[in-house]
Amino acid sequence: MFTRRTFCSSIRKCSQRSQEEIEAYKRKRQAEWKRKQGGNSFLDHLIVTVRGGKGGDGCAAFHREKFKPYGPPSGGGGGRGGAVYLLPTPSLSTLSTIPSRIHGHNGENGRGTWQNGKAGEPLVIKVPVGTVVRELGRKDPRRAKDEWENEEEAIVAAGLTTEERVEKMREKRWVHYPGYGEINVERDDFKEAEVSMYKLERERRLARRRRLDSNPIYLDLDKEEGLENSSTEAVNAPLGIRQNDYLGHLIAQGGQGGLGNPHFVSSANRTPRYATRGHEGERVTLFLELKLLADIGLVGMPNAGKSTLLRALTGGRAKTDVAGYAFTTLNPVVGIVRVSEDGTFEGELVPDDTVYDETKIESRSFEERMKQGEYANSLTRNQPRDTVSKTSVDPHTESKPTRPGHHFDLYEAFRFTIADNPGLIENSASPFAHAGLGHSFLRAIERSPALVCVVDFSSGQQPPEVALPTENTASSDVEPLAVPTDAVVDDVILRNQAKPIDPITIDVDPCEAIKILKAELETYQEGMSSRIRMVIANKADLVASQPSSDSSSPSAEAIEEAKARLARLEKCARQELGEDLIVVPVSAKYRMNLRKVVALMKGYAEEARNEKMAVQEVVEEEAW
Ligand SMILES: Nc1nc2c(ncn2[C@@H]2O[C@H](COP(=O)(O)OP(=O)(O)OP(=O)(O)O)[C@@H](O)[C@H]2O)c(=O)[nH]1
Ligand SMILES: [Mg+2]
Repeated sequence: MFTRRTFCSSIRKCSQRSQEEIEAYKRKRQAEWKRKQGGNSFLDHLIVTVRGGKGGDGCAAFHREKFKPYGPPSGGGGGRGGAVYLLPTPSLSTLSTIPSRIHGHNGENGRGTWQNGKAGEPLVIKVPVGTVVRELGRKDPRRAKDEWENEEEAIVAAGLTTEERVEKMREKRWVHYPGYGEINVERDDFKEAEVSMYKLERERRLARRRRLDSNPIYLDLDKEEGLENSSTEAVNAPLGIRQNDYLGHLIAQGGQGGLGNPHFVSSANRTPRYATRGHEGERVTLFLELKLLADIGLVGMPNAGKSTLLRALTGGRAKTDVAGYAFTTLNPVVGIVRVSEDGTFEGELVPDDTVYDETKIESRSFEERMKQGEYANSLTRNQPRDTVSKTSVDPHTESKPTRPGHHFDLYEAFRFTIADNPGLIENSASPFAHAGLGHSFLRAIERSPALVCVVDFSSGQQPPEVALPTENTASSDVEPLAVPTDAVVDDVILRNQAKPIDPITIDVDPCEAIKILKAELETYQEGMSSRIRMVIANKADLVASQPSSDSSSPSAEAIEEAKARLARLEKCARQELGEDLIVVPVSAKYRMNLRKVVALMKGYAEEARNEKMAVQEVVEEEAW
């Protein structure tokens, strides 16, 4: 039982804990919770039941006027129910804003003196670009029942007799003039109208079924759409809607409005005292799948430095969390890399030398600087106006601006997108594994033409006491690092103080990591691992960083050992993933050797786009 004493003691304990500890604890709980969900809590797929708006009921009324006691029938018709449309928009990146039940706007009921009801407004549901929409077939148990199936089920469940059943169905379809319900149903003209109504209804039901069987909805919303994409816009736009509004793809039609009593005037009955109710809107069950459209997908084990790499390449614009424990990233994040003609990329121009070890610390320092008014006059919210670049300036980039942001617009020649993903571990998707976030997030990079493996190059070796980066690094490919700044020193101190807060310690040899990643990708989708084009050996700054006894630079043996490690990694990576695989040692945190990575990634993105264009040209030629 939760007694007063335990409550007080837990408060005391909480107040004794530092803010950092509480935050770390919270994040650990968050990752644990996500893990328990088996990776299913990220909304990249969703079943949505869509229902068009119901048509308004018709009205049974008679015109009344002074000196005209028996005016003609004057009930207005009901308004049509609003249809539901899907519109892809680039401003969304998850399906979590989409409700699982969508109901179009109902039409208004008709009124006396021939007033027709107003039609329901169309409902436009915005979905992220990259969503694939599939309609669930009739045999799929996840499909919601249509209006007729629902009615049937309710009648069977109630166990009604035939008369009661007829009565119930009539109630749902007819509106009677007050007090005339029983009289109407005895009339021949009503019976005739009822028969023709059921006939039409049956035809409608059959047509709906036929459409679902032969032509279910399938949409691949892979680009932003506007009026220019809609060839049918002028023809199909509902009345009363401005022609310059593009509504998107029609998913569910609204129900037809009911008929007013003037509709039933005949030579046999000049004063019909009945009208029909509006029809239910069309019901459709959709399966939405979000497949992000990133040119490059990053895969790797937890803590390999994928998020750090994304932040380094995008100059910190991609807001993905970085921290020294496994499963920091819980959902895929897409960032944009902007490259100029000479190969400089926007991320290079960031004034800080390192990517923060902890995004929490970064945001705290950002807040402090905001408070001090450093950003008050800046052109963008992220860059202070008077920051001077601390990065070593390359001769051919001297003309470039010293910081990213809109300054880079002039120089940008190419841009591509990268998706950072949560970490993959061995048997992630196994129901018996108590760790791992499953595989479901791989859906996000299913369509990425090139995948890049990020491995922790320093793992599997003895961790150095103080991992200060030095001028000599693991491979000749790695650019020398400038003198460590205060920020780097702070960072290293922080890293050495940091205690692992996650129970899962992942210290797998990089060769082993590649094997695991390949197996996991193949388990998710056969042939997916063949899309891996490059292996990034990250954290190269930690390899061979043990200073030799006489100087602060690493010993010759340490450098030889690091080179041998790299050769070993190259050999096993090529064995696993093919001979043309490229292995690049980098340090994402200290932004070393990233230009080479960007050049290669740019090449992959260009190649994929050219291929796509060639395919499109062939299709267009065939269509002609
Ligand atoms: N020394 C060093 N540390 C790095 C480097 N890259 C990343 N790190 C550190 O490694 C830790 C993990 O980095 P993340 O980028 O969060 O790793 P991740 O692969 O995204 O991890 P998950 O999101 O858990 O899958 C952080 O503390 C980083 O600062 C690097 O090149 N050198
Ligand atoms: Mg991450």
